[in-house]
Amino acid sequence: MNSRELSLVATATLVGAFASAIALRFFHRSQTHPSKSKTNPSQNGTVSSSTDPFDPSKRKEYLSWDDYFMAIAFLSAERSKDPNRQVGACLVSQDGIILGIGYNGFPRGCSDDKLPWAKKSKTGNPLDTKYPYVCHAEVNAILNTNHASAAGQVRKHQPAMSEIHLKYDEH
Ligand SMILES: Nc1ccn([C@H]2C[C@H](O)[C@@H](COP(=O)(O)O)O2)c(=O)n1
Repeated sequence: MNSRELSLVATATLVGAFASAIALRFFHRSQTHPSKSKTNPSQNGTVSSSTDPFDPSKRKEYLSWDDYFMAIAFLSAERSKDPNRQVGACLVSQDGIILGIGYNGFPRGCSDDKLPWAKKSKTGNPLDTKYPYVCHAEVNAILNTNHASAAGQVRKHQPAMSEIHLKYDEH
């Protein structure tokens, strides 16, 4: 195993551990505070709490910003059609505004069913693999941004990505 493969395995392990930590945290919270995290079946996605209606203090068990953005990235990864690796990305400005989200997949307009998802080609032709076609989750997050809001942010904080962004701007 070369150093690139080693670092990929290490990254995948870290991401897996982080996902498990978030899942465990949600699970633990719903076990320890069953009355505070009831999903109301009549309102999809809403959570109701039974607290003292006269208590003026704010709720304490709310999600941190990091967990919130990471959870959005993990949810986005679930949309990926890649059978080997599902990656999600959530692009956030320095002041905590979501600029774009994405997952690894073929470019818009290219059929998920017609292009290959293989990692290796039986004939040795790289065009029979996914690699020439698939867009990384981070790139899709940039391509999915609202350009007006992303313009300054991407250039300022992600020099490597800004090149891609600028190229995309030109088209
Ligand atoms: N930063 C990254 C790295 C990889 N991806 C995607 C691109 C492919 O769909 C997949 C890698 O496939 P593998 O070689 O592990 O079979 O992960 C990405 O979106 N962002």
